[in-house]
Amino acid sequence: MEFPFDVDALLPERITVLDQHLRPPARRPGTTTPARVDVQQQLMTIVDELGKASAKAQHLPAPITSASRMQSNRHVMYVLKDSSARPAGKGAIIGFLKVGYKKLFVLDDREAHNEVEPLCILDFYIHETLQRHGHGRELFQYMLQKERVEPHQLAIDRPSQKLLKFLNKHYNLETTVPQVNNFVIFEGFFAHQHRPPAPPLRATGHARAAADPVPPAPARKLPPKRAEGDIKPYSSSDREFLKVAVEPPWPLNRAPRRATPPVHPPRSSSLGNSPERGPLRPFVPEQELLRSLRLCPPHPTARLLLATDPAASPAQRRRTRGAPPGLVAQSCCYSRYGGLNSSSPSTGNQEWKQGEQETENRAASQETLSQDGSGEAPMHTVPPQAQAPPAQHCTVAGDMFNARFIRHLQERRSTRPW
Ligand SMILES: CC(=O)SCCNC(=O)CCNC(=O)[C@H](O)C(C)(C)COP(=O)(O)OP(=O)(O)OC[C@H]1O[C@@H](n2cnc3c(N)ncnc32)[C@H](O)[C@@H]1OP(=O)(O)O
Repeated sequence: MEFPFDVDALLPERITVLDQHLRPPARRPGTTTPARVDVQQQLMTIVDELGKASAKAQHLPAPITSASRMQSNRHVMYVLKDSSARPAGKGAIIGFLKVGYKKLFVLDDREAHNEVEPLCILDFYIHETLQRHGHGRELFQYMLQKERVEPHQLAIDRPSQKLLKFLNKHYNLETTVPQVNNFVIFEGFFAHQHRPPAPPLRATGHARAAADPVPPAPARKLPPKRAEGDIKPYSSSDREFLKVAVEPPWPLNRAPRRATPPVHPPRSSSLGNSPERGPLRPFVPEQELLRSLRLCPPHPTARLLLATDPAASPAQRRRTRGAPPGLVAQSCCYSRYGGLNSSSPSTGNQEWKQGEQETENRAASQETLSQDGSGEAPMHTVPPQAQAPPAQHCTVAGDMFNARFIRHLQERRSTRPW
């Protein structure tokens, strides 16, 4: 891969190690030194172009390696250049390997959860014209030495078939430990862990850590401990951002019944739960979510809880009176038609009673709106067939009940993982 600037001069060593600072390496004595900002720009260009090429080679919808992602993560990139004699040329880049430590929840062979922070292979690419020439192995070997890890201690973020073959050929890594996330680990990953006798119940990493003074196998230099809020309850893959959208929690994820079965066949591979590089789950459109939520009647327990909920007391409600109308609108209905909403902040306690009436009004108003020639199509309309029969009456009060009920439940959950 060639560039319009002198790669050979920019990267004096055959393998250059880049971190989040994207610091230009020291240049050979005697070479002219361009402005530092230019050099960094050139480095960023190399990283961006390599990321694009890798994404293309892996059929990813977007690069997972770029200068900006490098700068915002503690990843390390090993860049291999072509050091063959090129007197007239400016050098070329052969490929790169990106690694980084990640906090993961992995299953061991007894299917117990373990919280570990192994070195992960995040992205790996050798130029198409130079694959199967041993360059990948050269880069990988260099990384293993620099990072002082053994191949079986690594976690691999959604490896491609080529990479799996590569690991098998050069490092005899074959048997995987099935996972429920996108990472692949191999037999031996837990080899250095001191394992207490199997507990009667499935142990979590936290429980094990308390009983086990020996840290997990893949030794690492831990960065300063992050705030609890930063730790995600799942194993976050670098490729996660390739998802179009994140599915909201229950009950917002209640999709309308589908006429056709899901497109994706069940996963079947010799890797057990190893990842696929196919498209990810479709996201339920916001409008459909809102529609299904409107149709959801208030839970009887919600009514019961609300009777004792201080937030539902008149005093609490009164607090919203002084709030800006927008806030009140957010808290009590889903309508985007502020002007049509009969439940204004000044109505106070009446807002609950008006809920049912309001829904009917809103349906009618929306119809009017869409016909009144105002030019704006309604954003959230309830189709005629969705106007529920009395038994399932869809009400704003129902929405409020449900929303409060959910909030109530969340506030009482003592074991949030994040
Ligand atoms: C976490 C991730 O990064 S997953 C993404 C991994 N990257 C990719 O799939 C991008 C496309 N592939 C590549 O860039 C390269 O093939 C790499 C990085 C996987 C390997 O680099 P190479 O320089 O080709 O590896 P190297 O020459 O050292 O080793 C060759 C071995 O790798 C495997 N391999 C490499 N290319 C292929 C291929 N096209 N088909 C099957 N196996 C392959 C084989 O085991 C091969 O041995 P063989 O030729 O005897 O069959």
